[in-house]
Amino acid sequence: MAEVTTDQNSGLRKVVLKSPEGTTAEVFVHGAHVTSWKTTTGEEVLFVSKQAVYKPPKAIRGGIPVCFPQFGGFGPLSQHGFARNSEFAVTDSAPESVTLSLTPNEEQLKLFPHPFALTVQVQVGNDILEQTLTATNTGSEAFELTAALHTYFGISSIDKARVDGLQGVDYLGSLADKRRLTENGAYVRFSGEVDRIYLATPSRLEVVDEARGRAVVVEKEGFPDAVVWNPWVEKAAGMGDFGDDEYKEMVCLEPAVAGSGPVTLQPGASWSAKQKLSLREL
Ligand SMILES: O=P(O)(O)OC[C@H]1O[C@H](O)[C@H](O)[C@@H](O)[C@@H]1O
Repeated sequence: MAEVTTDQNSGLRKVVLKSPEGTTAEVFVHGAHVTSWKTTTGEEVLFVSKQAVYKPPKAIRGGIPVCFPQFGGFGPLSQHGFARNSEFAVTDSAPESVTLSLTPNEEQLKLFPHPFALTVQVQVGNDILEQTLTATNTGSEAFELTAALHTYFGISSIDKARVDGLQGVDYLGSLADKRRLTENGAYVRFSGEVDRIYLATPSRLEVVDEARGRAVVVEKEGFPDAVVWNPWVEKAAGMGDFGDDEYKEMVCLEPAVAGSGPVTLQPGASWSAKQKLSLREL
C-alpha cells in the first residue's frame, strides 16, 4: 500500500508513490493533483510555482491539475470545472500506484446536474508516469464533458524549450478569438504568450529541453487535443499564485478533449483517457 501522509508544509493529505527502480511521484488527495514526478536520479520533471497556494478549494498552481468535467470555458461551469477544487477519496493503492475517486456533491450537482463517478489513477514505473481518467455516467440522462490533464513541465529556460510533433496540425488560437489556424513551424517555440488548443493531434508529442539535453515524451490515448500554454510576462504578473519570472521555467502541454468537441456520455457508459510520460535523452 502507498501510505496517505500529511504534507509538512500545507497540512494537506498526499500519497507518495515509488517504483522498484526509485522513480517517485507525489499525489495530493485534494484535486487528485500530481505535484511531483522525480526520475530515478532524483530529478524533478514537473513545475510547481513557489507561490502556489495549498488551501482548498483553490487549485494548486503547477503539477498536473485535473480539468473535469469541463476544460477552460467549454461549458457552463467556471474555468476548468470543479475536480481540481474537490476533495477526492483514496479508493485503491499499491506502492507504485493510487486510485482516487470523486462523485459530485449536492452543490456541484446544482451547477452540473449530471451524476458521475470519476477515477484518477496515477502510476509510476522506471522513469515513467502514467495517469488515467475514467468517468462513468451514473445518472439517467446523457451528458457532455470536456477535460484535460493540465501538465506543467519544468524547463531550464523558456528560450531553449520547444514542443515537437505539432507541425501541420490545426489549432484554435485562444488569444485570437478561438480562430482556427494551422501550425506551420516544425516546433512550437516561445517568445511571447502562447495559448492554443491543437486539434486531433498525433498521439505522441514531446516537450524538449535543449539546455538540459532531454525531452519528455507525452503519449496520450482518448484525448484528441493538446493545449500548449505559457503565460509570458503580463499574464504571469497578473496571477497571484505564480511568480513574475516563473514563466521562464515552465511549459504546459495538456492532453485534452476540448476543441474537437465534447464527449457525450450515455447513461451507464464510461469514458477513459490517459497520458504516459517518459524521458528521452537528446
Ligand atoms: O489560471 P487557470 O484557471 O489555472 O488556467 C491556466 C491556463 O489554463 C489553460 O492552459 C488555458 O488554455 C489558459 O487559457 C489558462 O490561462
